[in-house]
Amino acid sequence: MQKSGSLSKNTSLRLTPQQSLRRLGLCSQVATGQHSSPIVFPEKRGKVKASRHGDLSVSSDDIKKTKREDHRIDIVDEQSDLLGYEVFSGKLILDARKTSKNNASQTSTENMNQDAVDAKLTSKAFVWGSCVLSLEDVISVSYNVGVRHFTVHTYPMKKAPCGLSCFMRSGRSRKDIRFLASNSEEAIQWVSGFADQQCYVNCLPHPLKQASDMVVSDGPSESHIKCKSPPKMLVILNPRSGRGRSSKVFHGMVEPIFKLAGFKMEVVKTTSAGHARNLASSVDFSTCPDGIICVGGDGIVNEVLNGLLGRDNQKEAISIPIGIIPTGSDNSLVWTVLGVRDPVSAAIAIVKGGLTATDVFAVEWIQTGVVHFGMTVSYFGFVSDGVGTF
Ligand SMILES: Nc1ncnc2c1ncn2[C@@H]1O[C@H](COP(=O)(O)OP(=O)(O)OP(=O)(O)O)[C@@H](O)[C@H]1O
Repeated sequence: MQKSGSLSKNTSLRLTPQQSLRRLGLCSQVATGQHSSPIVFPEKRGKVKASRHGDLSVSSDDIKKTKREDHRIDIVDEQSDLLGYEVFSGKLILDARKTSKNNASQTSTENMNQDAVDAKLTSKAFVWGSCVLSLEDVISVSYNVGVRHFTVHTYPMKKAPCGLSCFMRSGRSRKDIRFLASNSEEAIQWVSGFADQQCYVNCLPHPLKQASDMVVSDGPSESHIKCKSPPKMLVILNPRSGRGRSSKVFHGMVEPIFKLAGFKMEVVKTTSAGHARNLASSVDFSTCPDGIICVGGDGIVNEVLNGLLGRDNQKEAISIPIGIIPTGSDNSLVWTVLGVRDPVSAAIAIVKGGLTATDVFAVEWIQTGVVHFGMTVSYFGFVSDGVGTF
């Protein structure tokens, strides 16, 4: 087969350490020097329009049309390219047999034959043939060192049936897409390109080595691919939130995404009101340097906020990112800050990293001097708990 891979000169456009930190969700006040308030969330970023319209595949006409519209709207940035800069290009074969067929984009892969097509990886998208996949939808890549094939794990948006898009909520579902490169060296270059774009790479030993402990010595090793290290998180889950559905939602829909992204997680389920606050006020940050993920409603987030801000080492505490998986009956914070309200989109936002600073207010009780922190609203009077701050 023709050797066709080409590493673009733009590959040297690596992320600066600060950019990498932001993408990995490691950003802190110290790292970026731009956050004025303690609590940070995955930021809402611009999306590649092609895949946001629902389907995994977009025809090149659509791309041109979208590009024209993009340029028409954004006249300030005339040089902007919808697909970003090129990272790697070459020929790939879509392995339709091993590609999962579980969503609306099925037809786009069924139509593909086993011929090699032109493919390219850019800083914003992965393009093969007439298909465009936004990197925002890519969770990770799996690769067995020394083989020709690699699998891209994605969560693209499902397309609502024609005419019903304004009535139905579109969702995301998993789709694994397997590709064959011309040879193992090229496969490694593709996979390294994904790693450069901050996609987690699940690098596994050669299949023969896996199966029989055989020594496969001549090929490349895992160390050829510079993967980002797996983030370490503490997950605090309120099993009572969302009328008791949060554990099911977390284990069924969210945990598989985090595992696919290589997260190392400790999951703690709260046993009573105040438990999350105690955890946040006493946790050793070296066990969760990449953040605390709250699974529940606004109440559990508020407990974590107050636990962190009540610590003696407050300065260090405010640099710990808080992620939110909305499974409660009231999830106004994540909706206001991120514009998402379903657990899968929130999980993907956490995986993709980025941070959003939010303001925090403090309410001081005159009689006792006790300070309570909040981010959305503070009630006083005859509400369910008498007094509430969220
Ligand atoms: N295991 C638990 N048992 C009882 N209450 C708990 C438990 N864990 C946390 N809580 C309390 O439950 C409150 C509400 O939790 P959360 O906001 O996560 O869920 P929710 O479904 O949105 O709740 P609500 O129905 O009150 O809106 C929190 O403020 C917290 O103090």
